Amino acid sequence: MVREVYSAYASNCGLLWAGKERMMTEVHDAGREAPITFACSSSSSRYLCHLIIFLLLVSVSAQPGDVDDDVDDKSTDHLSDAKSSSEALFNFKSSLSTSSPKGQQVLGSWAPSTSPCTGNNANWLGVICFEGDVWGLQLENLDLSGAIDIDSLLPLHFLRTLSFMNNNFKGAMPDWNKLGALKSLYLSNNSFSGQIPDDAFKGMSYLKKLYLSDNQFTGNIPTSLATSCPRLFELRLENNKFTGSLPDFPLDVLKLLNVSNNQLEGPIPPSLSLMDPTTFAGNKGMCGKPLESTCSSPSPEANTTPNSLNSTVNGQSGDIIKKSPSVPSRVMLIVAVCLVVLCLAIVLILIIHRRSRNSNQDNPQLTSRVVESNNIDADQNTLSSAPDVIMSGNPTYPRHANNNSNNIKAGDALTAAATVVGKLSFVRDDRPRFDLQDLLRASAEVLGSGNLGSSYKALLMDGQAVVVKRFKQMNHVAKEDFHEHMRRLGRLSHPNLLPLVAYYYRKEEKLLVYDYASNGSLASHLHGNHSRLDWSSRLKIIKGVAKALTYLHNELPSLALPHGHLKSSNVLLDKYYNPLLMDYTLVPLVNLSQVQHLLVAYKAPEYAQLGRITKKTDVWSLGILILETLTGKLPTNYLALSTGYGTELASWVDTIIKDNESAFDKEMDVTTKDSQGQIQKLFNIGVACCQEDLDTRWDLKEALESIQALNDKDDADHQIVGV
Ligand SMILES: Nc1ncnc2c1ncn2[C@@H]1O[C@H](COP(=O)(O)OP(=O)(O)OP(=O)(O)O)[C@@H](O)[C@H]1O
Repeated sequence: MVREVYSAYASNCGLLWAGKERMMTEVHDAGREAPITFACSSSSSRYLCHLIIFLLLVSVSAQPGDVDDDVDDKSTDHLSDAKSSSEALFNFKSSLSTSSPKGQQVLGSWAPSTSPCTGNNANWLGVICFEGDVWGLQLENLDLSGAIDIDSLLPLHFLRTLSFMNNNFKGAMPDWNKLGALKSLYLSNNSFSGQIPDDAFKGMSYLKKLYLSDNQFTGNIPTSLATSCPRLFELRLENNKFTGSLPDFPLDVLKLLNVSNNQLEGPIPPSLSLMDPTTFAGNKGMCGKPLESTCSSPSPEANTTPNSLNSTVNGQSGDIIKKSPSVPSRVMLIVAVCLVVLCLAIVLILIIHRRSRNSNQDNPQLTSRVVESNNIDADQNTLSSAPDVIMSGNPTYPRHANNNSNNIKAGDALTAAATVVGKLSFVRDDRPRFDLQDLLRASAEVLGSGNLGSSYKALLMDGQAVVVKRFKQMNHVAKEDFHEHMRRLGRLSHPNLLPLVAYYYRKEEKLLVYDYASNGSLASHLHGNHSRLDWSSRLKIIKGVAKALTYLHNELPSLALPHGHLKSSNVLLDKYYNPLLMDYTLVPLVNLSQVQHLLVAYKAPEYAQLGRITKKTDVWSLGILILETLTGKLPTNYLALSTGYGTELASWVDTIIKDNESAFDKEMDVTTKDSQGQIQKLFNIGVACCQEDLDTRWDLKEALESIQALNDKDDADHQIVGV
């Protein structure tokens, strides 16, 4: 590799020496879209320039790979072709057996006459494709058994995700180290057994999600999970027979952990002390925070400070300390580190410089083009000023946006800030296809801007209306992860969920395309000027919301926050006033540093007080939504871009509870005593969902059952007023 790097350097130097006074060269970083240009203007800086370029090439080539690596390496790595993929999968198939008709149907679809993938579409069932390559296998609930033949999967160079959940695999854990590029591995609900070797995950530095729950594993949890998987953020080990103590996972990486119902013992490492207690439930020997049982003699581990924690977890740094390197090698190490830091600083400065130049060029164009074509208030309708609408604390809710003054060409709004080139990816088969150009040519209306981005309604040539939401703060998601998440959203289907239709991905640009909901949002009806909803419509809406929320919780059990952003502007209404939830399941996509500022769930009391998010956090949002729907009052500061559980919101809930009946929205037009009783009951449910104390707060199941038990006594007179 060093030789390749050096020859790249030498060829660049050829370029350098070609010019006498001013020398220019370009270093291409695989992860970048445009080359970085260096200018070495004088001979005195020549040597420094060469050094920097050489070091840059070294650092670029030697990078272990960041989140985008395995996508970007596609352009250089041509190993995977359709033929070898088919062969590999055929070999793999021969190691499996199944007696279930569904299993036979799935494996039977692996026909040699077709290739497994065409673009992002799979021709074989259970195969996940990405740009023509096999990217994953999802063979779940198929009664599969046999010995998982890892060797047969080795030719699938782009394989990143494997799921064999809910099957009948038995015996020892296969050696996954051979598939070191895997990002997710799901093996829950099988009959794997025995001890997992401590180094079982040593070669899996890309692993992000590992599900081993509901098997019969014994022995210690392998420490390689903590020391060799720096990206691991979901780990499910519950319902096994693991013994011993928990390894010390690095701080701030692991977001979802479940080790409940094992035979673990000893203190919970401080890095995990903020997790929900249910994470550790059913392990009699465990002690320390967040459990109530204190450890009798605190182990040295439990007293470890966060800083020392990092160093003990990081096996590499531990090795360096143990080996006590000699003085010259220490000096060389320090010099090398300094040089790398210097290079990184230079690269960073160049990137920032380039970006600020781009945005200086782009933004004025964006602003002027949108404003010119709109001729409307810039504060409300340009993308760059979007957050102001919310920051004011007084968001305005037009009944629903069909105001002609908002009409623009979608392309004007969408292409201005970034180049929108490429293809739309569709996530469901039941929709007429259109391409990005159709979307950009469509006439569009600005619907509004929120914390997460701006939304436009686009009317396509065939009369189809769709909404394009352009997201900010999603720039840290790797391309493959984004695709996987979109496919996951595309598989969701519920009458009260606004379906995601398609999406567009570029590193700096994310667009999600949804169906258009013709009756605007619940927020616009509750807080807009010209509309009101009667009681039975409100009850129908809350029932639908609770059902959709429960569906999300059932379908996405691995996520701590299956919705995460439930609020009245994200409850849309179709032409029959059925509710449709939107902006669901976005937590994994939003930049981590922004998630607590942008998503409603992070304003829940448990996050502000304990830094904790649980399944009940979505219930808290449901409670607020119920109280808002019954009172017609906009929760104070609820939608503002801010962190934490503002005291204003706490006192909003208190005031609403104190006011009780007098707080009910008069617009509900309630006449009968029966309805009044039902309203009071729904109000009480809302209060039960808004409890600050997590133990007293209802769970979603209880809330749904109670909401569904409510009757609409006014049904006979039911009509929507003021539409
Ligand atoms: N598919 C849709 N059909 C009809 N109206 C929509 C649709 N999507 C969004 N809207 C409306 O467009 C407006 C802007 O929505 P957007 O989702 O961009 O922001 P928000 O919901 O106010 O805030 P956030 O970005 O935090 O979710 C809102 O009033 C919303 O109800």
